[in-house]
Amino acid sequence: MSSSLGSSELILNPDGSIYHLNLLPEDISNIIITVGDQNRVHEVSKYFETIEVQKSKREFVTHTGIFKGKRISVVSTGIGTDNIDIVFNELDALANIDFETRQVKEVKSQLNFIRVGTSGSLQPDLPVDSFLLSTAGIGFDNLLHFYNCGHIKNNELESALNDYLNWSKHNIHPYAVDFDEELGSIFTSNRIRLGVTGTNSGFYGPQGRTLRIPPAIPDFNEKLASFTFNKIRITNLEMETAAMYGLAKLHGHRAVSLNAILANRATGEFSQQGHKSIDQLIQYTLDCIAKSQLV
Ligand SMILES: O=P(O)(O)O[C@H]1O[C@H](CO)[C@@H](O)[C@H]1O
Ligand SMILES: O=c1cc[nH]c(=O)[nH]1
Repeated sequence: MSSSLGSSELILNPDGSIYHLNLLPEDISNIIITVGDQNRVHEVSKYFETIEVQKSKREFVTHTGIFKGKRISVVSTGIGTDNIDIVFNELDALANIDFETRQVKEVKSQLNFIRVGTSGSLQPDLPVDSFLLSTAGIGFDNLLHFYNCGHIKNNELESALNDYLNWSKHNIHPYAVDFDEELGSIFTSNRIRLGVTGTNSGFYGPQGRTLRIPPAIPDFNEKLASFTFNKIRITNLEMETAAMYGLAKLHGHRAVSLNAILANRATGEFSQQGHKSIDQLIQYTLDCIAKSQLV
């Protein structure tokens, strides 16, 4: 029997819901689509036949409903891996902690996380408005460094990349975590490319963008784009995937990240039809879930 969690660890609101997400255990499905933008939650749930839950707090909006017989939750994470820490810990708590006894359940539920997000390509041959499934996430942020995670990382890829970059002088030590291959196979087709996704803690300097302030590493994107290991290359940059993959694996859940490429950083292009591309990726994702064995 596990010990019961104190009130400053497992924080519940007066109505019994979890602190930030404002959700009760029965509010979520084990099929969870995560999106960065809270307005994108409705862009997904508008395709549902019925919606049973609509709750929110801060940037965390959740809709749960039925699409072609599958019960699906859509949860907005906001931007960044700091929010991923909150969303993934709280969604796991909803599934695997008994809120009455405040103890971890003996029998665990496995959640399936599917990120439907936007991203910038690092490779000239990965065009804007294409779709990309991340087979691994490389975290340039520091979230996973706060968890014991050696056993869930892709240590070979991580070591090869760190040897190549040699960025400890910049206090940057990227971590690498793979997607869940079985969950990923549901979304694999000739409509979506495979790639390795860099996740960073910002959109400007941490993705090699300069508006007014010069970056510490001027060739940041070029250096990442040129890395190869076992025929793997880093294809794109965004702000959540590596942390999602890490926290999903640490909790015993499954995760896959699907990206609509809106920017091509190598060619300097930005999508002229971003909304349409994201909508197409949403429909693609929902159709793959509907045809899958996920229940
Ligand atoms: O479109 P979303 O899902 O928010 O994803 C990407 O877009 C945001 C930055 O504009 C970051 O969250 C990044 O990961
Ligand atoms: O370049 C981009 C585009 C979308 N989201 C990102 O994080 N980066």
